Amino acid sequence: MRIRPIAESDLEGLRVLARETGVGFTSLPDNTEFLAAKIATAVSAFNGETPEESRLYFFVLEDEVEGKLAGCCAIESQVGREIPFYHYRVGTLAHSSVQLDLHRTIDTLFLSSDHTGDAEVASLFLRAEYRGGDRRHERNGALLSMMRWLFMAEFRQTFPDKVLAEMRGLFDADGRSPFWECLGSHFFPLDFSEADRLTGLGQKSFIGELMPKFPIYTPFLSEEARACIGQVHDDTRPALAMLKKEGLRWEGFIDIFDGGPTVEAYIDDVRGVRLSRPCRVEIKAGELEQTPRPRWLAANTTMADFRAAWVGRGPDAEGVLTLSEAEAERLEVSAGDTLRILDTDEEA
Ligand SMILES: NC(=[NH2+])NCCC[C@H](N)C(=O)O
Repeated sequence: MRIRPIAESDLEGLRVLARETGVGFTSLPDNTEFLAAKIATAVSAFNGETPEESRLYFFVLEDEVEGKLAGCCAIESQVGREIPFYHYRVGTLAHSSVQLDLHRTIDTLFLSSDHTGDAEVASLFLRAEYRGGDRRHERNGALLSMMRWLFMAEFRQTFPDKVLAEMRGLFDADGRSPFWECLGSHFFPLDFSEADRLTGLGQKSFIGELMPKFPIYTPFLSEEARACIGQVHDDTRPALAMLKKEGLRWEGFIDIFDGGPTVEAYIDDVRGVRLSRPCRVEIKAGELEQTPRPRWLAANTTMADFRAAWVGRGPDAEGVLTLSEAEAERLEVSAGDTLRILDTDEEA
């Protein structure tokens, strides 16, 4: 299993992923032209042909044995540069009357574009058959999530100060979003999936045009809608846990459609960015010792030919990492090259 930049030839594979993601997974609508355009955008980003502030780095997880795509993930270098990027910020308003000696605090949703210019980690999806399971499938989700910190550490100067991740919100058994039903649906004459699909396609000017401009007092929302604020979809729990372990936190920002939380951090504070480090590659023929479960994450240091994968062991005291021939081939490195490596078990 290895990570590489998406390529023109991945369109069919990406369509398979898009069909499997399901409701509320905004960034991968099942639309061939859109996916083809997304691939083209990503290819020019990796080739350095687009300005640093508007790059979409889209990665795929490749099953080298079966030649299939097992999953994907992405990094957006800066959100909200071309089209506004919206959240609700959950804030508190204090209402107080000295005369009556009454003091109330009321949660309020403020429309915000505070995250303009921040980087975003997004689009993490892993096909069901690659979750959990045997060694080949072990820790694929962690590989997809954490390789992004190695990439950001390696190309740190092309990213801003902060990074965020928008998590999929709560839906009921029929795939309906109580938050949307109670709020967005009054302003947009569309059902959730249609509104979500349009924003995923990048057609989001209707948000700015139709969204309520005034703060919303949460006691006016239904109980079901309030219960969605800052809560995630069950499938999103593992992804959220991994981001929290890296130091991303919920600072009160939620999705304007489904109420799902946005977590964020300063990039330099993210565990994987701080702890990853370069080491020199040596290659040895034959069987090498391996950690019993994937622990060391490695990435090469090129942008256009970026590769990341688990490796069987860490570097020695001199900072030299010995790879098997298969590992070196997987990461497309030769003896004497530099790899960036992260011990995913190291305490922050
Ligand atoms: N689940 C959604 N599609 N929400 C609407 C898009 C929100 C996103 N933060 C943006 O402004 O682009």
